Amino acid sequence: MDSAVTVQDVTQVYVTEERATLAVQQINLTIERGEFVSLIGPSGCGKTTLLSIIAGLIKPTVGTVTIAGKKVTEPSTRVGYMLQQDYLFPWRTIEDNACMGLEITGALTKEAKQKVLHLLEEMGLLGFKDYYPTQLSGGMRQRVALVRTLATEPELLLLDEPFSALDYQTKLQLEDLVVETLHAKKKTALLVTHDITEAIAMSDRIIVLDPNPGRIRQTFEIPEEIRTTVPFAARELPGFHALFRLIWQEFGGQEA
Ligand SMILES: Nc1ncnc2c1ncn2[C@@H]1O[C@H](COP(=O)(O)OP(=O)(O)OP(=O)(O)O)[C@@H](O)[C@H]1O
Repeated sequence: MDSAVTVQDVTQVYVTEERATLAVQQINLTIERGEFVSLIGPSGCGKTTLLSIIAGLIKPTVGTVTIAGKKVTEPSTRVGYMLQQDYLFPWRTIEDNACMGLEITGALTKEAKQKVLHLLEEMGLLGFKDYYPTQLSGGMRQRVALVRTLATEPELLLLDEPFSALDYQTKLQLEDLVVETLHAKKKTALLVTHDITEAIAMSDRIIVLDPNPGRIRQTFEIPEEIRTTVPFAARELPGFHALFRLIWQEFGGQEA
């Protein structure tokens, strides 16, 4: 069976009138179906560039991306996005916001709407379906964004710092919910985050990028004990701290 995602020899050069920037160079990576991979690295190392290329929003200068064996040439519903901002429309109800993706792609059937209501129920939001975004907390709004993303049944979820605007407690709760939901639905995910603990707690594998130009520096496989524990509880495991120290040192941090 094909891997969920294959990034082959991808290089991206941005050319402006002033300069050419080599954003990422010779990136090769494979993500298996159902795998949860995190990309971490310092600011400017090309994380967003790589996500945009995988999503088909940017055509790479060199190289190819395939999703489930099919070459990516443009954005498609095979890829779902969850971003730092929820981008809910304030004038639409929660239910109507959750149906947005289906509406845009012309797939909002009666059956699809039922699925959205079911997803809202799973996320504890059914009672809020007739509310408007301003009446919900930041965490609830991100849960609506997750429903909107899952509703179109993407094969791959790209999560670009989806928790970074939330307070710490909400962030921890949402990490658990996202991991449990994606595991249950056997979804493949690629998370970009600046938070090493979040990456360890949520992922099966972490890819560390170097900047200038963005290149893969190292890959860390997450031990099974951590992988099979929900993020909040995983933080309590002794192996978690050892791995954190190892990755922290990779970033040039001091030994704790
Ligand atoms: N549209 C663009 N035009 C020109 N240069 C760009 C463009 N987008 C990104 N870059 C440059 O490419 C490099 C990688 O940027 P990118 O945003 O992908 O990094 P990042 O790791 O996501 O950064 P951050 O963690 O700060 O979000 C940087 O040097 C950036 O200035």
